[in-house]
Amino acid sequence: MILGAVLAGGRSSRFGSDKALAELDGHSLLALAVDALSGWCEHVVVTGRETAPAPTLPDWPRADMGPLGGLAAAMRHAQDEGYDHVLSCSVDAAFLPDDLLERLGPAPACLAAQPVIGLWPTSATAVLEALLHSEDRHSMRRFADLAGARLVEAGIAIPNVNTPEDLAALARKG
Ligand SMILES: Nc1nc2c(ncn2[C@@H]2O[C@H](COP(=O)(O)OP(=O)(O)OP(=O)(O)O)[C@@H](O)[C@H]2O)c(=O)[nH]1
Repeated sequence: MILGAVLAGGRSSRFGSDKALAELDGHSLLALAVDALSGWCEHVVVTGRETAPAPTLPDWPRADMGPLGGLAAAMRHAQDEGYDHVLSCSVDAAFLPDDLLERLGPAPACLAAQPVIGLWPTSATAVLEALLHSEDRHSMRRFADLAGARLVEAGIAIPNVNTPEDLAALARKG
């Protein structure tokens, strides 16, 4: 069983407003990410915010730890609930490839260019929790390394929405 985890906290300082709620084709980036993961996962959770179109979890061990705090919350929940894996993505990664799960399997693996998009065995939860208490606690690449993740190519470019201009460019492409 795979639990999908949308990492949707952060400050959106470059975007200037909550980018999870920014819309593309009439849908929020948050809703698009939840929908995308729902295609591969039995259930999807959203971390780092209180309201979402899916159940939410507070970051672990506290807010403002960055994406790894959201991943840790999802991993702990997944392990406690008997899931084998977590499929993670950030809310600002638009257009995940249709064959994402095939590319990422077998776990652990993550995208070379965007390691926040990864397939993680829930057995890596303790490693992640220990990392979050170390000075490397903001390093997604360090977690990928410690978890023994393969770095895989996405096959297509996955645009990151950091600024309003990034979103406008995606809207223009249709
Ligand atoms: N759950 C959770 N997700 C986060 C957190 N920080 C960032 N993210 C997500 O991780 C992705 C990458 O975040 P960044 O672009 O580095 O940071 P940001 O805070 O969203 O944006 P900037 O303030 O412009 O850097 C985004 O999709 C965020 O939603 C956090 O503390 N908790």
